[in-house]
Amino acid sequence: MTNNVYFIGGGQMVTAMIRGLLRQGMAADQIGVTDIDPKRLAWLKANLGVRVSATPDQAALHQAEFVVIGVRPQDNIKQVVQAIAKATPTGTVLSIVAGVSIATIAAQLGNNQTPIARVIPNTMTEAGYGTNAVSLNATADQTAVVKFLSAIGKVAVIPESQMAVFTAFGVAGPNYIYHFFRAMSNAGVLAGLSRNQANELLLENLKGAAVMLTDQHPEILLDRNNSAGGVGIHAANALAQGGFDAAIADAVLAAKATTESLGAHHD
Ligand SMILES: NC(=O)C1=CN([C@@H]2O[C@H](COP(=O)(O)OP(=O)(O)OC[C@H]3O[C@@H](n4cnc5c(N)ncnc54)[C@H](OP(=O)(O)O)[C@@H]3O)[C@@H](O)[C@H]2O)C=CC1
Ligand SMILES: O=C(O)[C@@H]1CCC=N1
Repeated sequence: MTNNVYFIGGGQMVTAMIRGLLRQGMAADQIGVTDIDPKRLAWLKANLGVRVSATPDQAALHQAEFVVIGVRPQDNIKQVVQAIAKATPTGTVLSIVAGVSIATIAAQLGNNQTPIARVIPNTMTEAGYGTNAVSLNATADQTAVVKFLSAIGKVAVIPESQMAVFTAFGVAGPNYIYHFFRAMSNAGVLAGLSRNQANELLLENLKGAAVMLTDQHPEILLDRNNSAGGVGIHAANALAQGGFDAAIADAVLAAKATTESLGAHHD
């Protein structure tokens, strides 16, 4: 288990990561957090018992095994990285900021020796599913980083060139399913089911579909479910006319383009 972690930015994603570390048995006093929102810090201290400070704690930054940049792409990343550089970190700098490249962080740190890991964490890991993707610079220790990230779920080490598609397809991935769930639930209510009936049927089908799709191709499953001239094939035709496939593809491509653009202004 990691000895000491320091988070800059204590929002939703960092909170999920801290919960994962605590679940794995890390002591709360081994975790430090700074955030510009005092209310957020008070909440973190009261609910998770971690160490908090209103400004970056230089000594903690210096000695942390992992310094995690957990602010948003729109925040002042340069200022955050410069605060880290000032503390001459001895551990790995781990960024979860969507779209911001390892090269950008290295340039702002002002050296190429500090180990850097760029991570895109997945909130699905809270449920025991979902993959967190990570790319590393040349000096980062892959085994140590993967071990640290294993506390929050499954880990895939990927080339940085795949980070945008992992973000758009994998990490934003649960969103498409939530949108589908909501649309399908409303369709059931529109067609005459109660909300509870619709959601129960939907959840049961979603779980079953996940099992079926684990080892069977969707085209085979669809063929089996669509009788000639029957119910399913008419529904499929309506979905095609509504642009279902194209809407999904456009959503993933929009998310990928956004990931790339979010980090661009920091380069
Ligand atoms: N939520 C998600 O599902 C995922 C998020 N991410 C990434 O995680 C990062 C955080 O996202 P999320 O947790 O949703 O965002 P949040 O807005 O919940 O958290 C960001 C926190 O950082 C604080 N902050 C801003 N600037 C600074 C600063 N200079 N120093 C210290 N704290 C600061 C913010 O305070 P204030 O609000 O007062 O500005 C806020 O509390 C993002 O970069 C995002 O791309 C990655 C994968 C998934
Ligand atoms: O929506 C977002 O910006 C974050 C990053 C990827 C998924 N959630």
